[in-house]
Amino acid sequence: MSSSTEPARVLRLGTRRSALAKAQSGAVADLVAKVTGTTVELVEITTYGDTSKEALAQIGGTGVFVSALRDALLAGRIDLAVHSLKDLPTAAPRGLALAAVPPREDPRDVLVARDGLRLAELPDGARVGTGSPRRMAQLNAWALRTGRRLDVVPIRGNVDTRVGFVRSGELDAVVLAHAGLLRLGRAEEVTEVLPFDTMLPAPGQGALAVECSASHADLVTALAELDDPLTRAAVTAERSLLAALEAGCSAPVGAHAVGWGDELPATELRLAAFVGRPDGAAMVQLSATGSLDDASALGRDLAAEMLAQGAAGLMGERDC
Ligand SMILES: NCc1[nH]cc(CCC(=O)O)c1CC(=O)O
Repeated sequence: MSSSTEPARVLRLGTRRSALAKAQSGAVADLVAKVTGTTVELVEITTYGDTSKEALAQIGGTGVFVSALRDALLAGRIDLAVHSLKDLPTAAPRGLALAAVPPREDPRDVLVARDGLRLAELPDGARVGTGSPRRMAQLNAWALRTGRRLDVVPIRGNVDTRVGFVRSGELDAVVLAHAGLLRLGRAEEVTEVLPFDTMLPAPGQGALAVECSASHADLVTALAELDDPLTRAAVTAERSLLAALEAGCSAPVGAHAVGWGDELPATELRLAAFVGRPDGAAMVQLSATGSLDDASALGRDLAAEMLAQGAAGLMGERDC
């Protein structure tokens, strides 16, 4: 009798309003609907990071994109949230579960330049926009290594705004995450996919995090189906390196882990990492291999080695 009067159970998925956030939330919502057999409704939430025009480092780093969604989860206004893993602070809040890390999109950064130009084809003194100290450090290091001159210009804004600086002629190029452009269906605007030896991505770049309340046991179990163990291990190594470096979220730290060795599925991970001064004149760049089952030890140990080689002095103040 009672079932006919009960409201249909709906899962509320909180999302930021940006085109990128909605694209990735929409894709995850479809997957969640499939594995739970439940309708998933998108709930838009505005974060301070979306409305403020200040530099990220000034307003507390990329964590500003995440905290409003986490507050909504903890208050029970939404059931799950999708974050870009690279924006997720390494400290996990009490009461929330990182229920799934779905298969990763391309983690690399790309160049979007005028006239189809690649990095090595930019003229001397070219104006290249990025607000990321990590990208700035590696662009400047590349210029010093190859004997070129780049004018790295600090910018911020969503994908449209940043690409707009190139379209308007204000900048010669910008550096963005490939994953963002792919998820927006804008892959054809990329003029070069930057190789890892030029540009190590941010820890977690290209991966998503699906969070829900740890007490919502059925949902935690259902979401586990969306988890990709290799992606989870890789981002665990990258994020444990970041945490052990005690770097802020906008610190000049690049890290990338991949499955390693001949076995399939992989039992080992290879982690490469970069810490550099934004002017590109000093850096520590190292890599190491370790067991996939102990990904956090791999990150922690490589961080310790980088700190022993002076990484802390390159990072500046901790900002979040
Ligand atoms: N810094 C903001 C941000 N956070 C996540 C992405 C998209 C890429 C991803 O999901 O890792 C971007 C855009 C960018 O860096 O160009």
